[in-house]
Amino acid sequence: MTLPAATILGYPRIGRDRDLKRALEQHWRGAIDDAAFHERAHEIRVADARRLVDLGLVGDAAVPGEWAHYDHVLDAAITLGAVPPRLRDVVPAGPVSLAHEWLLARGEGDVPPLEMTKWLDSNYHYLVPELDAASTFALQDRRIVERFAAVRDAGVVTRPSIVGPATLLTLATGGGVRPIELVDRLVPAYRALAEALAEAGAPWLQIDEPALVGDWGHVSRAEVEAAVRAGLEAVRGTGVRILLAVPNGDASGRVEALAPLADAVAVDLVRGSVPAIGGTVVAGVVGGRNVWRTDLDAALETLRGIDAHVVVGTSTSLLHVPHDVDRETTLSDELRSWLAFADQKVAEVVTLASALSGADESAALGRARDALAARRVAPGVADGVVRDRVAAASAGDAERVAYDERVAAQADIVLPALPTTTIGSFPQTGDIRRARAAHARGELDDAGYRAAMEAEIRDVVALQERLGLDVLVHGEPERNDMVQYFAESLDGFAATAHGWVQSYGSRCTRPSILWGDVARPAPITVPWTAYAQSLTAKPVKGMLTGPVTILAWSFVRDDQPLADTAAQVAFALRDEVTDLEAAGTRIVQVDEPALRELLPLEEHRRADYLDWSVRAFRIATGGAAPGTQVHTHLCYSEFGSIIDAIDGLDADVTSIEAARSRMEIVDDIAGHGYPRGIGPGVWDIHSPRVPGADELDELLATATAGIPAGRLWVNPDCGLKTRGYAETEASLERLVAAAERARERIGATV
Ligand SMILES: Nc1nc2c(c(=O)[nH]1)N[C@@H](CNc1ccc(C(=O)N[C@@H](CCC(=O)N[C@@H](CCC(=O)N[C@@H](CCC(=O)O)C(=O)O)C(=O)O)C(=O)O)cc1)CN2
Ligand code: MET
Ligand SMILES: [Zn+2]
Repeated sequence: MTLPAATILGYPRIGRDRDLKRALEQHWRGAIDDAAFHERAHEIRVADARRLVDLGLVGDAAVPGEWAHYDHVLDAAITLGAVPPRLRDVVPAGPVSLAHEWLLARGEGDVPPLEMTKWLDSNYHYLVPELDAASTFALQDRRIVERFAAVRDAGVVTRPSIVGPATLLTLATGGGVRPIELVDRLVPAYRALAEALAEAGAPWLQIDEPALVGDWGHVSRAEVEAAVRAGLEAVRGTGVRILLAVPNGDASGRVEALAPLADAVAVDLVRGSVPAIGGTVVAGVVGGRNVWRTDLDAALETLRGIDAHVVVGTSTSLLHVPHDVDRETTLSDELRSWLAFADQKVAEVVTLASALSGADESAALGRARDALAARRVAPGVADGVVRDRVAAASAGDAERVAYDERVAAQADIVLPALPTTTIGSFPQTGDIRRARAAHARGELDDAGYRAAMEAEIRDVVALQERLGLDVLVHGEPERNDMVQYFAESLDGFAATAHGWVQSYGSRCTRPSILWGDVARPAPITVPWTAYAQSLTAKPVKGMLTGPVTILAWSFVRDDQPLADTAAQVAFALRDEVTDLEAAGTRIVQVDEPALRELLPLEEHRRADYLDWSVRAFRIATGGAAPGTQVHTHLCYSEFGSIIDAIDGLDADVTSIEAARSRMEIVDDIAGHGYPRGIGPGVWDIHSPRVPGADELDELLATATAGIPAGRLWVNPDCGLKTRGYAETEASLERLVAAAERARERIGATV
C-alpha cells in the first residue's frame, strides 16, 4: 500500500479553542476526573482527524496521528518504558496513569519534573528523557496503539508517529552513560510498537528523526546515522510500513544511505534541497514553521523536478502554527490573503497534489500568485524611512563606552553587595487577565483598565519594598505576553485573536505576524515604568523584550534576511531606551531569552547568526548613556556554547537561569573570565516549590566561589508570571534572607 498523494507531518493537538489546555488545567485542579479527561481528549482527536479528511487528506494513512496530552517526547519515553531511574519505585512498569504522567511532566512535592527545554530551534518545549546505565526499554504503554484504534473506530485510519531512537537519545540526558550508547537496548521496543500497530491494522508508522539534520557536539553525525539505521532495521518486516521523517532542516547528504531502509522518506524542502533518493519521497514544500501562503508555482516546479514517487507534504509538523486563518476576522482582508495557517496549509498540499496529477488547478494557483504579487508591493512592506535608518547604521551605534567608564558613571545608583532583584513579571492573576479581557470586549474603558493595572503596580511595588528587594520592577501586569505586547504597539506587526500555538504543556502563545517594516510610532512602556518609579525611592528597572526574542516568538517575514528585520526592531527598541532614560529610568533590562533558541542546528550557519543577533542587541542598547545600567536576561541552560556571544552583548548585568542546572553555568562563567555583572538564578520558578534556606545558601556559596562579589547579583531563574502569590512571597522572602547571609559570610559591606 502506498501513501496517498497528499499528507502533513503533524497537526496542532491543543484543540481549535485550546480545548486540550482547558481539559488539562481542569484535570490538574480536580474539576474533572480521569474518565472525563480521556473523553475530552478523544473528542479532540476525532474532531481533528475528521476535519483533516474534510480538508482533503483522504486515503488511509494520509492523516497523521500524534496526540500527546502534554508532550510528544514524553509520550515516546512513556511508550518505550523510559521512566527516569529516580522514579523507578514510584512509576510502575506498564501503562502510565494520568497522575504519573503529570508527575513526570510537572513534578509534585519533592519530586522535580523532567527538565524542560527547547525543541530544536523552536519555541516549543519538550521534556528531556532521563536515562542511566541501567535503563531498559520495552513497549510498556500502548497509548499510541489505543489512540490509533479509537480514531479508526470513529472512521479515520491515521498514520501514527513517534520520535525515533536517534532523536530520542540525542535529546535525552544520561547519568553515567551517553544515552546514544543505549541504542541497541532501545530499538527492540520500537519493533514491539511496530508489531502492535501492525496487529491493530495500522498501515503506516511515521518515525521522526530531526536529529539527522543537526550538528550536536555531544553526539557525532556517525552516531546519529547509526542510531537511525538501527531503528529502521529493527522495525522492518512487521507488516507496518515505515515513513522516515527528517524535518527541520536540510536532509540532503545525510539521508541517502538510510532511505533504502524505509518505505518512504519525508524531507524538508523549505530549508533543504532534494536528496538523491529513489522510492517514495514526501516532499515538504509547504512550510510548517511559518504562516505565509506558499508560492505554489515554485513548489510545483520543485515537485516536478523530483526523480521519485512524490507525495506532497509539509516541511515539519504543523504543531508550530495556529489552526485556521479564516477565524482572524480582525486582520485586514489583504493581510489575511497572504497567510496560511494549518488548515490552509492542508489545502495547499491537496491543491499541489492535484495539480501534480495533472488536474486543472489554475484557479487556485492564480489566487496564490495574485496574493503573493500584492504582498510584494503592499504599503508598509517597505518603508523608506525605516530602511534609510538601518542602512545608515554605523559601527558606533553598536558601541557603548568601556565597561569601567560605565561602572564609574553608574556609581550613584546605590546598591549593596550582591544586590537582589527579580526578572520582571509578577504573577498574572485571574483578575489581571479578566480585566484585560473585559477591556478587549469594550466592557472596561481605557481609564478603568489603566486604573486596574496601576493598582496592581502599586501592590507589586509595595510588596517588593516590604520584602527588601534592592532593584524593583513594575511587574508587567499590562502585558498579555512579553512579545505580543510589543508587537501590538509597533508598526509592521499584526496580532491574532485565535492564533494560539502550544509552547509547553497547557501553556500557549499567540505569535504575532511581522509582515512589514518595523517602526515605533510612540513610546510603549514609559508611562508604566515611570508610574512605578514615582511610588518608590528605590531604582525601578525598565523592562523591554530584545530584538532577537521578538523575532523568535513571532512569525517573521520571509522576504528579507532575518538580520535586516532584527536591525529594524533593534532601532525601534533603541528609541524606547532613550525615552525611558528621559523619564528618569536608570536601569533598563532588555530580555533575550530566545538568543540560544535561534542558534542554527547546523554548525556552519552559527557564526553568521551570532554575529547579527549580538549586533541587534547592541544596536538596541547602544544608545544608552554610560550612566544607564543595561541588564539582560537569558533563560534555559546550555549557555556554555554561546558564552562568547553573551560576553559580546556587553550588558552591564546579565541574569541567567541556573538553579535547575544547579549553578553549572558558574563554571562556564569563571572559566571564561566573564568580566561584567551576573545573576545566576537561585530559584527555579518553573514549579510552585519554595526553595529551602539550605538550598539557597548552597547555590549562593557556589556562586560566590566562582564569581567576584562585586559582580554577583541575586535573583530567580526567570519571571514570575506563571507563579501564584503564595509561593512568590515565600520564595522571595527566603531569597532576600539568603542574600543577607551570603553578604555576611563573605564579609561584604552593605
Ligand atoms: N511568547 C512567549 N514565549 C515564551 C515565553 C513567553 O513568556 N512568551 N516564556 C517561555 C515559556 N513559555 C511560556 C509560554 C506561555 C506562557 C503563558 O503563560 N501563556 C498563557 C497565555 C498568555 C496570554 O497570552 N495571556 C493573554 C490572554 C489570556 C487568556 O487566556 N484569556 C482568556 C480570557 C481571560 C479570562 O477571562 O480569564 C481567554 O482568552 O480565553 C492575556 O493575559 O491577556 C496561557 O497559556 O495561559 C508562559 C510561558 C518561553 N517562551
Ligand atoms: C521568558 S523570559 C521572561 C522575562 C520577563 N521580563 C519576565 O519576567 O517575565
Ligand atoms: Zn526568562
